[in-house]
Amino acid sequence: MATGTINVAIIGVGLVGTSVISQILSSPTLRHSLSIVSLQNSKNLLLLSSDSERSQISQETWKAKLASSEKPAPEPEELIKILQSISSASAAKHTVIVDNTSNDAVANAYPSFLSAGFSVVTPNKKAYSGPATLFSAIRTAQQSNPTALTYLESTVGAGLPIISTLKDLIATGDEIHKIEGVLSGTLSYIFNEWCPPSLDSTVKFSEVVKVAKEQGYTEPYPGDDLSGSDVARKLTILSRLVPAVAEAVPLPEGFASVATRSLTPAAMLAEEKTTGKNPDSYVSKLAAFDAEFDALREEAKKEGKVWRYVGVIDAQTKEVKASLEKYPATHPFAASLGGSDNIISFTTARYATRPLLVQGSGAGADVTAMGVVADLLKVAERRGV
Ligand SMILES: NC(=O)C1=CN([C@@H]2O[C@H](COP(=O)(O)OP(=O)(O)OC[C@H]3O[C@@H](n4cnc5c(N)ncnc54)[C@H](OP(=O)(O)O)[C@@H]3O)[C@@H](O)[C@H]2O)C=CC1
Ligand SMILES: N[C@@H](CC=O)C(=O)O
Ligand code: NA
Repeated sequence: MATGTINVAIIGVGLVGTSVISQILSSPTLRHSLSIVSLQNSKNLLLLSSDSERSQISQETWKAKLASSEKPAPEPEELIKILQSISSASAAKHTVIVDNTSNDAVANAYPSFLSAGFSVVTPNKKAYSGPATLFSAIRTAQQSNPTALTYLESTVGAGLPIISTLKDLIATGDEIHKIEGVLSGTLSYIFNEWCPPSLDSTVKFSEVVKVAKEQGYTEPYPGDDLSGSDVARKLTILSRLVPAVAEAVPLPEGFASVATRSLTPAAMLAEEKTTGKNPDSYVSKLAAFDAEFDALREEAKKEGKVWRYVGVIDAQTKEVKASLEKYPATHPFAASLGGSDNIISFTTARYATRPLLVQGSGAGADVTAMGVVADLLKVAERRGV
């Protein structure tokens, strides 16, 4: 094994995981510094225990090898033992676990991964937006193992530099006044189509949701996007990074403690509670409320405004909310967004009158994987690789 390498254990090889593997394996430079030692989905584990197995793995072969592996996917505690054994037999400087799942059990294991001395890189929002008890267990494990690092850039805005920007602002002594943004790619698409800055759209709200569902922009059950909980999770992650907000708004239940406006009409929410979630009938039931959405759009149009579903962290009023807000048609949240773009504005002591804006595609496998691989390189750099 060449020196200057870190071992990378990948959990989750779906859309994002596949792109992470592709970005690493297709670059000789990345392959050299990021050595993939294991791959797993919910069923199988593929171990690359030796130098020759690691050098032979390729984009063409890994899927078949994982599918034909007879090793079942291990529970987190067992994975730790396996990685400790690989680590002691290799010359790598460090081991990083990449969690590309949206699985709670994997997220709950971060304190154990960190206590074992492994770093964690992830686009999975579950751990950092979950209950405060899990978040503080992660912090405690990391503080007692300073070589174990955590990077989570892709949890908010996929590869867009949102978390790194926020951390840099805070670390250099800026004072965060307000963070506000369009944080859901799905809701960005829906509102860009339904309520464009031209103010001339007559398309029905349920029609836009239907197209978004058919194009694969929504979760299988569109109510999971329209609930606003994905935005609430991203707000939880960001607000926990701002000390003044984290102290004043402790969010004990994580995203569930964030004031969140659901776009699913109240009558449908009540029905959902008794009948459960039905992906097939959601859009047709939503159509019964199109007139209400038309009236809402008309109200904004009269003011020359559009509606956008946004996340807001106001450090001055100590408010964290996921809500529907009106913006002038010329505002950057209206005029400069297209497709499933995210945009986030940081108003700070330094960026007081003209906020710092970060904008671009906030979802998709390749841009999410870019954030994950860039985080891996940050771990490698900090571990001296
Ligand atoms: N796609 C996007 O645009 C973005 C995604 N993210 C986040 O990235 C993460 C991955 O998303 P995506 O790739 O789209 O999801 P996918 O559903 O495509 O892939 C999930 C992967 O996780 C595996 N998995 C699930 N549970 C376990 C488990 N217990 N142990 C091991 N593997 C498991 C699945 O295996 P199996 O196939 O066997 O079930 C699958 O390989 C999610 O947390 C998502 O929120 C963040 C930003 C943007
Ligand atoms: N579903 C999310 C993508 C990942 O976080 C979104 O709509 O932005
Ligand atoms: Na990001």
